[in-house]
Amino acid sequence: MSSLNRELSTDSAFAAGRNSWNRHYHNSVVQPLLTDLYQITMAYAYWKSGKIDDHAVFDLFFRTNPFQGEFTIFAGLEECLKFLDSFHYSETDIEYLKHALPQGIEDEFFEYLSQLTAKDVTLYAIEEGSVAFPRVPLIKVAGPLIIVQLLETTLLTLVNYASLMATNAARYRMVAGKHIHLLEFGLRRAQGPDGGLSASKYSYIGGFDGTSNVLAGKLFNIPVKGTHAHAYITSFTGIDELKTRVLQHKEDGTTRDLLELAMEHRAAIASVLDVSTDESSEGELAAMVSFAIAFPDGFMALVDTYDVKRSGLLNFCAVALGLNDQGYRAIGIRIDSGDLAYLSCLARETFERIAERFKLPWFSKLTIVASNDINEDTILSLNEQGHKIDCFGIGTHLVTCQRQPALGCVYKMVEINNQPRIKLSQDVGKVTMPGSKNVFRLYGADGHALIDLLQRVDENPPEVGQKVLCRHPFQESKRAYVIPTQVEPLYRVYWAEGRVAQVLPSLEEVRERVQASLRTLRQDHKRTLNPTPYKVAVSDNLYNFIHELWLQNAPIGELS
Ligand SMILES: Nc1ncnc2c1ncn2[C@@H]1O[C@H](COP(=O)(O)OP(=O)(O)OP(=O)(O)O)[C@@H](O)[C@H]1O
Ligand SMILES: O=P(O)(O)OC[C@H]1O[C@H](OP(=O)(O)OP(=O)(O)O)[C@H](O)[C@@H]1O
Ligand SMILES: O=C(O)c1cccnc1
Ligand SMILES: [Mg+2]
Repeated sequence: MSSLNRELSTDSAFAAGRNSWNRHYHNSVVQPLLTDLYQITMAYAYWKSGKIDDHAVFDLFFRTNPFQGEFTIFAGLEECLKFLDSFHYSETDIEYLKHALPQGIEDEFFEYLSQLTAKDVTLYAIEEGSVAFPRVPLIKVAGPLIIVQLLETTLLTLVNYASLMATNAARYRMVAGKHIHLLEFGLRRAQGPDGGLSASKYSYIGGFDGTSNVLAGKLFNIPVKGTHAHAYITSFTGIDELKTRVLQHKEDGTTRDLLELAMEHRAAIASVLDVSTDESSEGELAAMVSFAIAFPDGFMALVDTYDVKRSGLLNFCAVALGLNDQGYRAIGIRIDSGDLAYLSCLARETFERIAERFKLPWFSKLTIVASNDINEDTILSLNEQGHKIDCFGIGTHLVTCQRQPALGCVYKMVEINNQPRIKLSQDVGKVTMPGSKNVFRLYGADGHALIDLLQRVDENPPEVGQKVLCRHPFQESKRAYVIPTQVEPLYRVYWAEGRVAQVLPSLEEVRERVQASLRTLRQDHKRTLNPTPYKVAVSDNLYNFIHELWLQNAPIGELS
């Protein structure tokens, strides 16, 4: 498929030159007012009640993996850091807040807000692009209560969709296998312009190869690719409409009439394809000839406008053979309706026949792109049936995450002024893990990740070869000893003392990280049907801490 890009993608030299500039791209929608009103009213009430110097720790985590899967890809971290870096209420923000907030708010509070930055915040996170699991905080934010509270909604909006999208894309990559090209075609169906841009970016991170979204290509240096729409084919009704028919030979410069060449080939190959030229559309032929003249090195045609077998394939092969006469190799076809398994096999068989007949081996390898409401299940089903598709163009299901439209990341206070906080719930799954914690990923003898272990920050980290007790956070009887062959501390400090504290990976590196991280997971955690849950445990110390705090905070009821 790489040849699909020859003509229809951004010039890579151009794109590479933008790299340094991309780094500084800042989404201007992401700003302190992109939050829920209650964060700012709480800020005022905290301020009014003298909590300016309180120090808090919040965890950002999700409770369930999306898409009935057993893993999630963490994404959105770089955007969170850019947000911290730029966090500042402008004069117009303050003016607006003076109107939007209830009357009677003291002027000193607005003065305080106008000086507020994230300089005293420390942010710990797991690496962007890593696999992550329920209840393990993806991000831990520590700092003055007011600012740390004010970050909640924006951090959540930056992480939730990004991680959902990257996970969705990674799942498509898993079912498609590593050799199939995956293109994101979803901008027109995405949840608005910003959703569309994020979809392109995070589907690339998750394992897609490119996007049709041109702005995403420019902003994030993602390969942009594409074919054409049915409108192009239907815009021609006959061969008389062709204004340009001449094509120069790629090497020797001699000119020939591409339409004539294509019509001769069409007559000659109709019997090879077992169809009649009378049934094929001349408007379609004209459209293909004109597209081939515009992109002789990147000829890719949509073949399903009228009838794939009787018209589209015949016309495509005729034009591709005409191009061949003039020294060019066509790229392939796109099929956008009908039975994609059957039609792709039919197309491949046709290409093979032509390849043999004309002694053009490359013809049998022409690219077959399929689109039309593709989702994970369609790909699985196509795999079962057998197909000859090289590339899927996927829009709606990918970008809208139709199978699960939200990842439920939450942001919960776990400590204030060195005192742990716990949020109780009738639903045990919603009880928070109190206190500032560390997380370690322990690997087993076969090299796969075995379990994520949460500990209190003052505990000694687990050690390779040393037995460590891992406990289910809420079920007393569920526990196991683990002797890790490798211990990976999951947190790094990403933001401290008012600046980004790590060299951040490029988008490409995050994309590679996703695949590397997925390889550490056992296959049974990744399978589509009934995957095995990955274990997330707490240390014995943290277990006891949680349960003591739980008892202290749970009121004793009275029966009457
Ligand atoms: N061999 C196949 N196995 C399973 N699903 C398929 C197969 N071929 C196509 N599909 C899927 O079946 C659905 C067909 O949808 P639909 O009936 O709306 O399309 P169509 O009638 O082929 O085309 P259109 O309405 O766009 O002309 C799509 O979601 C497509 O991805
Ligand atoms: O099917 P998706 O996964 O969303 O992929 C993108 C779709 O967008 C285009 O269709 P278009 O918008 O022209 O309309 P259509 O659905 O009628 O083909 C394209 O032909 C794909 O079918
Ligand atoms: O380039 C394409 O083929 C394309 C782009 C967006 C949507 N559907 C198809
Ligand atoms: Mg469609």
